[in-house]
Amino acid sequence: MNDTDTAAPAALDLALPWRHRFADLGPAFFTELPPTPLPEPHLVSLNAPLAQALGLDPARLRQDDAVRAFSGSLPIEGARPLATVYSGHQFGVWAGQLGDGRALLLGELDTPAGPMEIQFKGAGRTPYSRMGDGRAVLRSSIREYLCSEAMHGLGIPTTRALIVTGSPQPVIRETVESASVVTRVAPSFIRFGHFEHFSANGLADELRRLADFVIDAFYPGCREAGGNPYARLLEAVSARTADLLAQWQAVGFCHGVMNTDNMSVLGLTIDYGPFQFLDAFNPAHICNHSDHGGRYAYHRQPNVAYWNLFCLGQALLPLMDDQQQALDALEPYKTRFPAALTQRMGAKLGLADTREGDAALIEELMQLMAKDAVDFTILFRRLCDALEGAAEPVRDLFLQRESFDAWAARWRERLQAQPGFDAAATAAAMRRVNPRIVLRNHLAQIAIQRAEQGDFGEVDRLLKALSAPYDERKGEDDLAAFPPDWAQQIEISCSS
Ligand SMILES: Nc1ncnc2c1ncn2[C@@H]1O[C@H](COP(=O)(O)OP(=O)(O)OP(=O)(O)O)[C@@H](O)[C@H]1O
Ligand SMILES: [Mg+2]
Repeated sequence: MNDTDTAAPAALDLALPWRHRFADLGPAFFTELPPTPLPEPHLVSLNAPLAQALGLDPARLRQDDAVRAFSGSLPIEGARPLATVYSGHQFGVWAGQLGDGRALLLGELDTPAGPMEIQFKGAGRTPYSRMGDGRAVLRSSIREYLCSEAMHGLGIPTTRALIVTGSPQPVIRETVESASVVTRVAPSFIRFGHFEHFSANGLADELRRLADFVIDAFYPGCREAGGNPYARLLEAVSARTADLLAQWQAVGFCHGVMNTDNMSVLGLTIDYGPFQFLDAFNPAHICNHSDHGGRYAYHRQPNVAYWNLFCLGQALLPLMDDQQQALDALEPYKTRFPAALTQRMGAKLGLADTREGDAALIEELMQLMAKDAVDFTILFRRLCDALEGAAEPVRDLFLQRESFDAWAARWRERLQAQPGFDAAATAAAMRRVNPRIVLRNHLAQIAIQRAEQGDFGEVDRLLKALSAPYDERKGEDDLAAFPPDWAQQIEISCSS
């Protein structure tokens, strides 16, 4: 027997069908490098339904060698880890070169759910890490893991997370925390900032190659539509972004760092840093403690998305005939976003279609909610119950009850004007678009505190509840309840 017979395998072989289409773009787009191993890795949580959807065996992923591999400590056969380069505007200011300072793309898998890229976040320093340590802390990995699943459960386009691993390795943030790696999954992790990078550096060939890749892989219709395909691409990304923003707003979701490097060209929610699902409704709410000017306040997000799309348009200009082409491609956002929002908010109120006056009806409710700081999620859920006779609980959410009564009377009138209106059927339809459970800050906080003590049960419980947020299940009343008073003291910053 020689040494190699007894040695542990040098890589985890899951016999996966890897492809490397992003790597095929060429070396200008990335730097290849292995993850930096973490000592004594352990499993924090595995998203078994996602594993299954990807054609992976959850039991296999729980084994020791898989846990080592998904913490960066053992190579994965066929993977080709690389950090991509991108640039971007941060808080409205050109930040120059960024890049995956702590994310590594392993490659792409052909899965039953279609081609999916697999990425580590927190797997060590890269050439783009700047001053950072390349790590992610357990706290932020759990937030990303849970919230991306919450978004998916809500039906909102998002990157997802397959597995979180942890390690006792200390990581310095405001306090000493511990290191963690979250493995994310998405059809593509390409951001607006990837385009900005090649455009700003005058790399026209690379810019075109990237745009052609995105069109061929994800937006083939842009070539078939006629005209300039890159203008069509901008239009298509704008449409997806408009829909995404409408979906965020309609569940009271606030993205904390809408920099152009955190905007997906596929219209996915990406970068779960300082996000928040609103508790008490305040349209000017700022969920990122580091956002002193409130640039990313909840009510500013639709305009910020347009500003970001404008940056993408500017980046794509070298591929277009003139500036007007880009402006024309951006124009539909201005009507698509409000229409999408009215449609979604209308559905939350049980409206089967959009009629004149609906936007005003919605706006008035939002104003009443803001005045009385009404809980966003509970309000809409109680409106469902109100249709079935339980009128008091929703009314009790307001201080100015007469104002609410007047609004509710108009709402009922509008509903009753719908052909064949049926209160029970409408309430059921409303419950399919008004979640009972969202990842409130305090829920994440409780799961994180327990995880930091080595108990991952609450992470798993939340993951399950958030994956079906519209359903009413026993034993989950605490997840659907009002936030405790201490929730207001939680400060979420960029530190992650
Ligand atoms: N601890 C860190 N070490 C190295 N680079 C980092 C670190 N934290 C953030 N960065 C990099 O700084 C830039 C801005 O950070 P930002 O908070 O937007 O992203 P992120 O949370 O790391 O990740 P992502 O957008 O990939 O979800 C990104 O390019 C990111 O890779
Ligand atoms: Mg980011």
